[in-house]
This record gives sequence, structure tokens and C-alpha cells, in this order.
Amino acid sequence: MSQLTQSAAWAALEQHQKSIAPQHMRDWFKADPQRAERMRLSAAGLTLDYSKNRANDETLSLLMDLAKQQGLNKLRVAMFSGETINNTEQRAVLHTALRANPSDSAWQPQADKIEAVQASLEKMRDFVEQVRAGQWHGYTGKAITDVVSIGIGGSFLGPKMASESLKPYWHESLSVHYVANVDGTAIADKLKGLDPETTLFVTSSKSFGTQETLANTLSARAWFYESGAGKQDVAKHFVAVTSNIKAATEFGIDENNLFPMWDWVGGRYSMWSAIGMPIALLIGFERFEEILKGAEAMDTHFMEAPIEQNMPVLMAMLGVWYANFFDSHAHVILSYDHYLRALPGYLQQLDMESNGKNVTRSGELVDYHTGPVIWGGEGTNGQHAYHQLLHQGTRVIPADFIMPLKSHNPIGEHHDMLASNCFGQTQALMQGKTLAEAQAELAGSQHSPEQLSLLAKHKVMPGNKPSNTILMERVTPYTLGALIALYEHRTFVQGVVWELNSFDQWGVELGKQLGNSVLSAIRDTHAEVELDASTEYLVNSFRQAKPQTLG
Ligand SMILES: O=P(O)(O)OC[C@H]1O[C@](O)(CO)[C@@H](O)[C@@H]1O
Repeated sequence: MSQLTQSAAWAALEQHQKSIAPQHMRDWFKADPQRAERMRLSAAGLTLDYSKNRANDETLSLLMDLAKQQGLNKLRVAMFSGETINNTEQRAVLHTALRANPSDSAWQPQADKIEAVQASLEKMRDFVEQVRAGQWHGYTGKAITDVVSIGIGGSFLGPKMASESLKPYWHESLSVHYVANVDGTAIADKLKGLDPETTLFVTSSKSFGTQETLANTLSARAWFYESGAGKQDVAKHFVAVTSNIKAATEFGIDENNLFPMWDWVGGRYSMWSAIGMPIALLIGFERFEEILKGAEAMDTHFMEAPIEQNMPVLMAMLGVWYANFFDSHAHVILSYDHYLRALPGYLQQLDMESNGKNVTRSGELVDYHTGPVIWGGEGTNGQHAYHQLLHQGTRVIPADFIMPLKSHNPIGEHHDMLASNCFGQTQALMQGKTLAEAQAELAGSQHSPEQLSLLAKHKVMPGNKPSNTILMERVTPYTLGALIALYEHRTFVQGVVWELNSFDQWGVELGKQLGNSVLSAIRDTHAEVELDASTEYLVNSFRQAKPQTLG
């Protein structure tokens, strides 16, 4: 058994779970009128209501004991002070420096990094302002009308999610498109209808070695040349964000068109850097800076608030409570805002690539569950699809409801209806419906007694299903920045408890390696590639279907 599962804090929680499990939140709310008020917290423009959780004051206190036991305070300081907490890659983890206030003396020890960040932001500002003002001209002298952002994973999901979330702030005549997948359909579809004379490509790749991104950039360049443009025109249409300057320049990107990234920023934590350029192009640089300010406010809260009153810590520890003590395997994110519909997909990478691990920082196999499956979608759509499983399924699936109090599109009663659905769902999950309530509801109906009894059983909802609700005034650059930073820190805290390195991603490497060797087998039948019988069959089927000239 691991030290963690043998520890005093873990044992206390296991013991406590036995007394909590039979209790119902419905009764707690009845017995304690102060519960909702006590279990509410505001920071950085966000309010978290965590009262609809299967936790009482003792639970929270024991969870905080676990956080302390696992060294949260020390590791939190270690992250912000630039220690190499990404121990498998020997890297610091300083995405927080990307949104730091440069005049904050706490950042003095990282002055070189802060300086580099500020220089990059200035270069970004200059570029963004030129493009948005129509002063960056394509090779025939026309202003840029379309930007195609090419990148994948962390070099795609954050910018795409933030762009969609902030649609009300978009430039009226500049469009941004995203291409991630290596599937040729993705880029072919995007390029249809675009004009090479007025299209700018931003290649975002920290490593500048990602197969999908390089293939898409090459195809974009081929499309550009087909329009009659020459090599000398590339600099007007291709820029890149990368930490691998050498690879990018060898690839043909003009050195002046390179924006930096650093090895102390993980891909999935990078939308605050020049990786966020497409966002800034869409909403303007000043609004991009507001995103950073929102995140910085959440960073300050995370660093300074006592852990018992700390939003990311509370959310993280409640997640640990369900994952490790209620055998919950999933966590659902429900955005009650159409503009935030890409958030669950973004959080999937943030959380699952960070905490989807089975060995500790020191390489020991864990004997407890780590990161759950993160999924979700847009409310109210999900209510007519997968919420059935949340209400009556057999597993505990904690939910985060995210609800802006004001809409950017206040049409008729739509926002009232949206909010009432959101709040109603949290209530239904918590309260459920008893057999007596179901029977009372059916009383007076035309059904036979047998049918009534059957129906009543099916209408019973156990309730006691946990949820958090996050409110904000409106989805703005500031509140979005705070929200994303909240989830970043939540992920970090859970990684601390589970003793993981949340900042590497070795698991995705094997897929990349094998994908490349399979590609050699597809290209050349004589390639010496070891394939199992199933994969060999798949490769052969694929080769047989290929047009002869390519075979
Ligand atoms: O920015 P890059 O280097 O192209 O990497 C893209 C993505 O690929 C991954 O390494 C996973 O394959 C992610 O962690 C990363 O965000």
C-alpha cells in the first residue's frame, strides 16, 4: 500500500465517508438554513456555490488536512517560485508568469522571465494592432481579412475555446479559423472560400515538431503558392509561435515573424502566451490583456487565500472526495452559456493530460484513482440527452454548472429560462424525488394500480447528486481568464494530492511513435516495421484501397 492510502488523513476520510454515505443533502438543507450561505465563496469575479455537495464542515476540514499532509502549501509556493516541479522534464512550471503584473515585487526573482514575457507581449501587441487596423498587407498589397490558426492540443484548444467564448468582442471584419486535425478534410474545408492574397497563417507549435501542425502548414503553403505567390511572399502570410526557433526558421518561417514560447510553459497552460495570438487578433490586444488580468486575480486568490476559503482548493478537494472515496470515475462540466460551449473540450485536455497518470512523481505505481474522465457540454442541450444518467444512473458523477447572470443576447425570456433550467437541474440532482412524492404526483391518473406502482418506481430519483455552481456577472475577457485559471489551479491541487507530475504527458508519446512507424509501413511495404497481426491487416487493407500511383 502507498504512503498516501496508509496515511492518517486518508484513513480519517475513509472512516468519515461511512458516516456521510447514508446521509442525504436534502435533510442537511432542511436542518441548516445557513448551509448555502456558509458554503459560498467569491473571488476574481466568480462566485462558487459548493453547498450542494455530499460534504459537511467535518468533511471539508478532513479534506483540508489531506491537502496539508500532501504538502499543498509547499508545492504551491514551489510552482510560483519557478522550482523545477516538472521533474521528468526538469522544467519549471510558470504559466502564471505569463499573466503576472510586472511591477509586482513577488516576481522579482523571476525578473528574466517576466522581461521575456513583457517583450513578447509588446511584439504581439504591435503585430495584432497592425493586422486589425488593416496595416499588415498581403503580397498583393491588400489588407488581411482572414487568419488561419494551425495548431493542435494546447496550441489549439485554448485559443479556440476563448475565441468562441468571447464572440461579442470580435473584430467586425477580421475572421479567425482553426485547423488542428491532420485529416486533409479539415484544412481543405477551411481553405475553400479563402483568398490567399488576404489570408494570414499562424502556426502554433511549442515543439515545432508536431506531425499534424507541420503537415497542415505545408499544405497551407502549397495552397498559397498555387495562387501565384512566390517564396519571397511567404513572410507576409506566415507567422509562427514556438519555442523551437531553429526548426521554425529551417521550415521557412521568417525570423521576424516568430513569437516565442518557453519550455517552462506547458502546452495546455499556454493560451496566455503568444499561443493566444488568434484570440488577440479577434478581440483586440487590450481585451486580451483583460483575460490575463482575470487570471492574475485568480492566481493571487489561489496564492493568498487560506486553503479553507480558496476556490481552486475547495473544488479540487471535493473532486478528490468523490474520486477516491465515492468511487466516482467522471466529472461533468455543464456550461449554461452558448459561447462557453467549447469549455468542456478545453478542460478535457487540461485535466486529463495533466492528471491521467498512474505513477507518482517518484515513479511508484499508485494504488488509488487519479484523474476522472472529464466530459460535458452545453446546457440546456444536455438535459435532453445525457442528464438522464446524471439523475438516475448508478454512479456518482459530480457536476460543475457554469452560469453567467447576464446574457450578451438578452432576447425575450430566453435568459430567464436558461437560468431556471440551470438552477433547477442543480436542485433536482440534489433533492431527487422520493417514492411518496412520485406516488403523490401520479394520484388521480387513469393508470391501473399495477401500472401506478410500476411508474412510481421508475419516477423515483435518488438525488444526493453533487454539484458546484459557478456564477459570474457575464462572460467577459476578465471572467473567462479567472475561470480558466481556476480550473488550472484545481488541476494542480489534485495532482499534488495524488503525488503526480501534472505537467508532463508521456502517455501520448507511444501513440505518436507507433503512428510514425505505421506511416512508414503505409508508405513502403519493405519498411522494417514490426506490426501485430491486427494492425498488419489494417495497414494492408488501407494500402489496397490506395490509388495505384500512391501505392
Ligand atoms: O504545441 P505542440 O508542440 O505542437 O504540441 C501540441 C500538443 O501535443 C501534445 O504534446 C500532445 O500530443 C500536447 O501536450 C500539446 O499541447
